[in-house]
Amino acid sequence: MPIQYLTADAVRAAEHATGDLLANGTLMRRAAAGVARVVLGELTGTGGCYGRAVGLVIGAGNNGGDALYAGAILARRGVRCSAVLLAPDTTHSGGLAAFRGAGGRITGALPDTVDLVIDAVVGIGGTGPLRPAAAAVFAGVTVPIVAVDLPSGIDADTGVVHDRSVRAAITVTFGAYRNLHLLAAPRCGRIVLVDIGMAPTDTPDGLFSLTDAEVAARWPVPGPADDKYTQGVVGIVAGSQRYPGAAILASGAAVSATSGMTRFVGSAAEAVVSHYPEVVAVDDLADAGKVQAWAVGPGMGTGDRALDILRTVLAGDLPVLVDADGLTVIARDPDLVRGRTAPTLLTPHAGEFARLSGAAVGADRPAAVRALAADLGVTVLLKGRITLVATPAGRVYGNDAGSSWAATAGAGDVLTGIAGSLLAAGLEPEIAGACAARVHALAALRASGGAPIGASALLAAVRPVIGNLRTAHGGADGHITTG
Ligand SMILES: NC(=O)C1=CN([C@@H]2O[C@H](COP(=O)(O)OP(=O)(O)OC[C@H]3O[C@@H](n4cnc5c(N)ncnc54)[C@H](O)[C@@H]3O)[C@@H](O)[C@H]2O)[C@@H](O)CC1
Ligand SMILES: [K+]
Repeated sequence: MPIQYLTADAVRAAEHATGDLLANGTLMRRAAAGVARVVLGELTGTGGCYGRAVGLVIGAGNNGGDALYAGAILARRGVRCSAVLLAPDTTHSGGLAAFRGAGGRITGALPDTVDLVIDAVVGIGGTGPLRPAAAAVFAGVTVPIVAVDLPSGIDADTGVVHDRSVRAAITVTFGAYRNLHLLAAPRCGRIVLVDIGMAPTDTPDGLFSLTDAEVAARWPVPGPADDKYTQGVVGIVAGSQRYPGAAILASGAAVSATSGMTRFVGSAAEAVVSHYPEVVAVDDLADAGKVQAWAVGPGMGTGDRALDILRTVLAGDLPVLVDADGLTVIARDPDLVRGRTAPTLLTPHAGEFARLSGAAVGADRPAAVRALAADLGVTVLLKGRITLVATPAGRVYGNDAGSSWAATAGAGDVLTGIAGSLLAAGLEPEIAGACAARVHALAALRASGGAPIGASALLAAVRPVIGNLRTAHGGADGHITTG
């Protein structure tokens, strides 16, 4: 099952569906117990709990209530707890009484020496940045911050990180992940999901991410009856004689991603074959031979020839991926793809997205990518640190790259080759896009090892990453029976 991320409204609906558990405070007690468990684990791992000092920053709502009940548990374990109340008149009364009753102290500011700070300014009820008074409390905090539900100052639904916001070492959330846990993952630190006994309903048009196990399970591998054709032949249209780089990278990525056949069309045919002799490369589309999917666009130019190729390919009934220059051509004439019934995947970066949609992506990335996918009636993959893939029906798959090393020239060409070969193997465009983004991100991490990389290094890491994924998730290959 993909991991689902909920909007604040969906979280509230799921909480309300628990009835008594919400009304009688059971959910909050469970949430608090989860926060306390995580904090105790952190303190234990760094020298023990007794006598350690924890600061709590408490806002006006139930998020503060969670932390105060957690503070009461910590205080009973001998942790010295000090709480700063940002809204003393509206602090959660039950939580405050429990905190005081367990020996927790109320202070005007965080003590000079604390071992850990709990951020309970706001949870899913928060809007906008941290207020200046809250930001002042966090200024100068250098110890790890454990965020209750979410790092305050980050929008729960859009993941927008406001200027004044918390950067958490750990985020403890309850019952289900919220959108921001994917969309603003780099600010959440390690995310711990605590079971509080609420069951979110599945929303088909929600936000999801694929686990590594799912990516491994869906990755096309040849079966006993397969040959080079049955696994899907991808046709790459990219690059030019003068600029062969995109052609070589996209073709190489297609060769690396699946063991089906790769065809190439373009004036860089000779250069492609010199790097990858297994590619069947021709200059003209008319000579290309049969493919099961096309991946068109990187470095192909934006002139009449590109338009002709796109017209021909998009008029057919095969799956098509369009990237880079191909997107620039489509932006001039969106009817080339609008309403196309065969699987279609557009893979813009933010600039290409703006050209296609007529407006910048804006703060609400899921909404923007959903709107473009719905408008054109095709699947759209918006590149970025958090890649989002939206279907026309509004389902979105996200992938946090875990690093930004893939922000390098040519990395997009590699993604095109990977996703194109997955389309040729028959994966649905959103799954092809999400799986490709995941392997691409893992390849960047593996290639980098902490140092800058170019796209060639990323490409070289694609195969070992696929191998590791499959081995780690039960996809190891069989053996040869002898004798
Ligand atoms: N309802 C429940 O029983 C449960 C709620 N839970 C917790 O409750 C949270 C939601 O509680 P609430 O709905 O009370 O909302 P929050 O506690 O997230 O915050 C709402 C309050 O903060 C104020 N506020 C909004 N933005 C602000 C900002 N930028 N700076 C300062 N104050 C701001 C609002 O005026 C409001 O008073 C969840 O995130 C979760 O932590 C959990 O305990 C699970 C169970
Ligand atoms: K918080």
